[in-house]
Amino acid sequence: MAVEVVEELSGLDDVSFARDLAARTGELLLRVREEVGYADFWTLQDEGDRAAQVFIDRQLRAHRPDDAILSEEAPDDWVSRESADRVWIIDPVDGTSAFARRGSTEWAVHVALWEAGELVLGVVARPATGEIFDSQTVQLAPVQHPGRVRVAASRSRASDIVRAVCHDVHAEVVTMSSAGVKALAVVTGEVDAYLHTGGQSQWDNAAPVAVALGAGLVATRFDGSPIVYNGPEVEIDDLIICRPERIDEFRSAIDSRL
Ligand SMILES: Nc1ncnc2c1ncn2[C@@H]1O[C@H](COP(=O)(O)O)[C@@H](OP(=O)(O)O)[C@H]1O
Ligand SMILES: [Mg+2]
Repeated sequence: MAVEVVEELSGLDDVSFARDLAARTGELLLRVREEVGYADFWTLQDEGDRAAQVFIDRQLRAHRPDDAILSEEAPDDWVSRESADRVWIIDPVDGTSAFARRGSTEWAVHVALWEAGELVLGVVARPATGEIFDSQTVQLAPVQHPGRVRVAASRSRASDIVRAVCHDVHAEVVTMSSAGVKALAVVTGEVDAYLHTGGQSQWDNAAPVAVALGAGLVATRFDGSPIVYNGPEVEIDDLIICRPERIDEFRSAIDSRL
């Protein structure tokens, strides 16, 4: 069935547009969960990815026709990205396996905008909890567990180096699905940092990093360099998102483990 262009998305500035797009995609994904059900994990994953991708692509092409798109669920067109002034970096469902697990809320919709060399906007929505954060209005919350150091890491792929760094800073490892969910856990003070090694793609962390930077968090590669988006390679080897008051201890632990 052809997907309709949502007229309410017309005339919005980029932040409102991106928020509304992420929110509507989240509502769509909740409907897909209801309609498809959980009997077949792979069918639900595939249908969520497909429906969200088709919806987002349709709205971006209608409402932002001059911009390029980099999405997990579409073939990468580096030629169009290379010459574009603006590129939307999209993960229609981040934490796809959690999306297909009944009861899990650890999945997110990522919408980010790169313009003239840098991320200018990011939205991370958690449809199953109703939370939505954008880089322009996000505020860093106080830590929820004072006196403890807590680090979010991949539920399925927490690496040895992440565990070693956590050991060195006496941090408790809190595993969660979805890069967006983990970045938001830093923003909301549930954890002090999110660490990832072993690879990720630009769509996994562009919107989370934009939101983190908007909140005043540190978000860099493990070596401290900025994360570069809209490069020819979609892969990003590692990243750390961290509360500023903790970054020195994490940085020295990482340096001694690299
Ligand atoms: N080693 C790796 N290589 C490539 N992608 C990875 C990765 N580790 C994690 N990711 C991606 O990063 C996102 C968050 O992973 P995790 O939940 O394990 O932290 C997931 O995105 P998707 O769910 O969009 O595929 C996952 O596929
Ligand atoms: Mg992803």
